[in-house]
Amino acid sequence: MTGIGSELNHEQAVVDVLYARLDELRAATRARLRDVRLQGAVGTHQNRSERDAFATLYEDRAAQLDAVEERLVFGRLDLTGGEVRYVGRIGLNDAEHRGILTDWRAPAAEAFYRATALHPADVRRRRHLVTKARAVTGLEDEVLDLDSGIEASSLSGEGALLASMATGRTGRMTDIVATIQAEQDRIIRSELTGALVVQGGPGTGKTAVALHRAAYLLYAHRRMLERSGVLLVGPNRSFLRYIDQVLPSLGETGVVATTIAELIPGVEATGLDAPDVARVKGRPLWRRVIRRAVRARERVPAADTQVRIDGQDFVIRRRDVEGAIGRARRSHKPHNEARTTFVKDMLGRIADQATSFDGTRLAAEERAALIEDLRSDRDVRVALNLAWFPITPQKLLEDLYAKPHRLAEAAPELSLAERDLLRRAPGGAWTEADVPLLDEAYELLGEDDSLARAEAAMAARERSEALEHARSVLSSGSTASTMIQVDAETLADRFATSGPSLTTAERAAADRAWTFGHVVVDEAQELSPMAWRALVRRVPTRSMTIVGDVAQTSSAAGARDWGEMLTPLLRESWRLAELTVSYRTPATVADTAQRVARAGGLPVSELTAARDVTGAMAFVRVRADDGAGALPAEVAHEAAALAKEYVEADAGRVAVLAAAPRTRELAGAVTAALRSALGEDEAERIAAQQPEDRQVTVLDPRETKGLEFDAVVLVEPAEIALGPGGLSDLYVAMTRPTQRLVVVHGRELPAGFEE
Ligand SMILES: Nc1ncnc2c1ncn2[C@@H]1O[C@H](COP(=O)(O)OP(=O)(O)OP(=O)(O)O)[C@@H](O)[C@H]1O
Repeated sequence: MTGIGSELNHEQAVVDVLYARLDELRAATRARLRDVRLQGAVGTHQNRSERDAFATLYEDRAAQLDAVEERLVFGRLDLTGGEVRYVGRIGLNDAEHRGILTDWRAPAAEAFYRATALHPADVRRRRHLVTKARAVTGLEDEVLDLDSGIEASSLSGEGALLASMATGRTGRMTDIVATIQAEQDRIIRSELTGALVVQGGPGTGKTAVALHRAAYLLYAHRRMLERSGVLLVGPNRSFLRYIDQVLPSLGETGVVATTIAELIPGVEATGLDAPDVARVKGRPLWRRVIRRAVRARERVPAADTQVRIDGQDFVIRRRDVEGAIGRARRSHKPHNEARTTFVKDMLGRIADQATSFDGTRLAAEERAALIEDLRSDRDVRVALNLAWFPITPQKLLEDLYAKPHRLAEAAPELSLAERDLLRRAPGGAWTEADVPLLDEAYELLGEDDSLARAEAAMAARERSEALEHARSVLSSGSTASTMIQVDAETLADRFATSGPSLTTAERAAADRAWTFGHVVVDEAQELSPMAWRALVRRVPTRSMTIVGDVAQTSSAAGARDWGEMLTPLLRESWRLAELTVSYRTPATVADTAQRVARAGGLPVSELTAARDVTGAMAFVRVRADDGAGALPAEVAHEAAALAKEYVEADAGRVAVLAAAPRTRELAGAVTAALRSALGEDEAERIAAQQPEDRQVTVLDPRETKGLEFDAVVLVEPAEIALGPGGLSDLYVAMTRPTQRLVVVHGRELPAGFEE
């Protein structure tokens, strides 16, 4: 047997043991779950809630054990002291509680990602195990010894990394846990506090790093983050769909994933704003505008108002209203809540005008009765409403858009032309840019929370009882509680929920005012100053991971400079890290994209591609005198050729990227070309796929932000550069392929394409 053969055999034996242990744990967890369920709906309420709580924990554990089937173990460290350590998706102990697999997030696994020949950190050898299902199919060793004669590469596990980069794309992002690079690992394990901004060019792994960091933080700070939750904000639903497998594959399910458009439960933002409208709505001055709009609903009338109650005359005096408004404002409560203070104060002041028949002050009961009469009197109500108008966030914003005088009063900073841009009849659909403004209004207006407060008090009582009970269950050492690691707080959460138990993520997602322990923002360059305000409000500790690329900004209200965007909000509490290696795009393509971006003045950051691919870039010139149909025909031809080369049954994706007005026509041409190139059946199979998963697709570059394809046909770059997202959209489009970029054009190419 050859050396490598026996090594493979040895590793196979280890991997077999690890999978066997995984199977054992799965079986044990399912057996426990069955036992708990078999107990049925009998016993006291407390017994039942205890049983439900354990059932949920076992279900979570079973799901976690199922999720780690693929590449359970992927690394091995040989340490200088002779110790051998295996690294995998989760930590495993054998039946005697000895560690047999180290979780990739544990401190003991850090060296797997960070050790270099220069800084070996006790590691003699790092080995990547390549597995297919449960079989070990390959090994890759790095001897971390400067004298070993092996030339050090700056990439760790280069073979495994290159193999994963060359794999056909599926439309769903996969985890990179086996091949995380040192510069990425430093970001993933960076401390929890403060805001960490990760700037990096396209394909440098910003999304991957953000997701792995979320998984890492949940592991390292589980107690804290499991209770407060982690919020993940992405640019749109299709992006969230693209990444939604990654965290579960790392064993984490408790993260709330959302978009700015969906930030407020119950508000659906389905409308679209023109770019200049979105820019105006994103400006930070809305903080003052909304404040003034709310203040405008608290106003002293022009004149005193007479009212008559039970034959007696009362005056709602201007100076009383002024005094009561001042007092209510000093309560620093939101407008709708402070209204209670205002109304109570005013009713008191009006009642004070009454005297008894003998001219003396009213007795307490008489005064109370009069106040009730005043409260229910229509004229009084109208007068008080005019002075302090109860209003919803939706109505407040709708009025600003629909009534020019209201907007002029609240937003004198905006020019007439800008105010005209915002004009909109009531009842129109909300847009993404409206959501942060509504959120601001929610903050200042408040919700009628008397019911919520009562519920919170009740929940606090129930929780303390549940905690008490959980502690007693744990200290009794019942068999169920020794089966899995669980603390009293977690168990109490399960006990406290009646009906289907709600996870932190579910509770957080349903509550606008929920504050999270950590917030992760992807494609963060697109967020407007107002969107940032809405996010920061949700994380009072300012513990955030913010990833993006200011050269890819397409939103008119987004960032071109992190400092300008974030310093006003986060002051000194943010730090910058950079990613510089592109793991997606072949060098030829990445270099060209950078030249084009630089020539157009985009703030591109340093980018070095991890590898090149032969024939990564090609140009097809269509001459204008070839006729109007020449371009679509050529594009369809190229797309079909690439589909033939890259699309297989279960992987491989090709995209045609063109300026939005062209996409419809091109989609028709591509569909026809696929039929003749791939045959009816294959073309039919592709046509029947969900749009997000379609293996051959025609898109406008904006829809592809954050996504990737094996091959891309880029249509008329000059047109894309002139579109709404300008050169940034072209930069995004050029950097989507992992293997090949074919440029089809009739017009001159923008500057930078030629060296
Ligand atoms: N260490 C790694 N090992 C293997 N693949 C990696 C690694 N880092 C990144 N990748 C892969 O590179 C591709 C690009 O990663 P990702 O989408 O996270 O980049 P990005 O910086 O967010 O790009 P964009 O700016 O275009 O949104 C993905 O396919 C990702 O899986």
